[in-house]
Amino acid sequence: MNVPLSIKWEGKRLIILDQQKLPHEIIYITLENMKEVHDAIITLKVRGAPAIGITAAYGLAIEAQSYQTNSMIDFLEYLKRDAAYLGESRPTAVNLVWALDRLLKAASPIDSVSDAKQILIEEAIIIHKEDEESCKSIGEFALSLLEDKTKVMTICNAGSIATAKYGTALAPFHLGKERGKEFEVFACETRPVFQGARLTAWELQQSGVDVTLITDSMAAHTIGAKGIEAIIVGADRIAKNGDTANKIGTLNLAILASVFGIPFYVAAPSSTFDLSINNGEEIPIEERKVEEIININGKAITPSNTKVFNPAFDVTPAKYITAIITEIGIIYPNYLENISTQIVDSIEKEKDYENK
Ligand SMILES: CSC[C@@H](O)[C@@H](O)C(=O)COP(=O)(O)O
Repeated sequence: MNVPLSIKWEGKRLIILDQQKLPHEIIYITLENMKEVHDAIITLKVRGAPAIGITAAYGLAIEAQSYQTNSMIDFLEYLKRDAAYLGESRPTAVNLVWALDRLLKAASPIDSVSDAKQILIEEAIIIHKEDEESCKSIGEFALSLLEDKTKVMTICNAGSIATAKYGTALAPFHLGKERGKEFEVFACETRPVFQGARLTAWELQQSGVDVTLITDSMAAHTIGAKGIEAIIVGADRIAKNGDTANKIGTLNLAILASVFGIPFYVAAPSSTFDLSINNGEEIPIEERKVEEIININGKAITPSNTKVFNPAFDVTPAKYITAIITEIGIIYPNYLENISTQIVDSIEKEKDYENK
């Protein structure tokens, strides 16, 4: 796979690929502290649920190195405060608070501040490594569902640059390419900020995957005209019952898949499941700045004073989802029961293993 990594931990430095500069420039920037990490997440220099979680984890670990205290009580107090600050940078992707919580849990039982500082860095590195393994595994499971030469539609960028490596929804295309499986991918441009046009088109081209760009409004026509056989998307938060938040426009595709009678797959690691919420109504939907809609390349495209609604995500009801592809395996309906057994079981097994 020829796609540059989006997050690198080099020595003690956090380096990210500035996704706002893609596809024309491949520029890496160093994030020195928590405020720079917070800014990079809000401004979408780093984006995609797993990548946000990994970056925030490093951001918290870096910030903790500067705490001037020998008291673990104070240390944990500062850590919670800073985790809350990073955690509010983007509200929908649950991987963000999931990663920050893992760091809090890792530091809590430690007795000395210097050990806790070290543990935080180590935990961030583990989260980063685990995501790469999870994505590879998601890719393998997804490949088992997609025959050679399948025509697949996707939206946003749930690719390598949105994760540690490989991606979720795009993982089968990268892995498939390495194994001689050819897919024809149709990428929706993903208004308003064009993750499909700027990022997915570029990322799949890097891997030599056959990718065709369409505007979001062309999806229905294209499914019929080009004979799309499946849709695969990523996720930002999956509720206990399988309702799934992902990039705005995903719900349109799910409804289209149902009308056209083609499978609609969600690909996501277990860190994207929020088992504390019962259904999609409880998922907070981020609303972003109006400028994302009224401007293109910094130039206004609307009459002045145009009223704008800019939700960044929508929620696809579980009934439209054919299967959820995770690193643990493929989850099929009935989701309420199957998510609990498959995801909870694997989390419990992991805990048992860690405690041994
Ligand atoms: C593997 S990334 C999964 C999702 O985070 C992705 O599909 C998505 O919706 C990203 O939205 P973004 O606003 O670009 O962060």
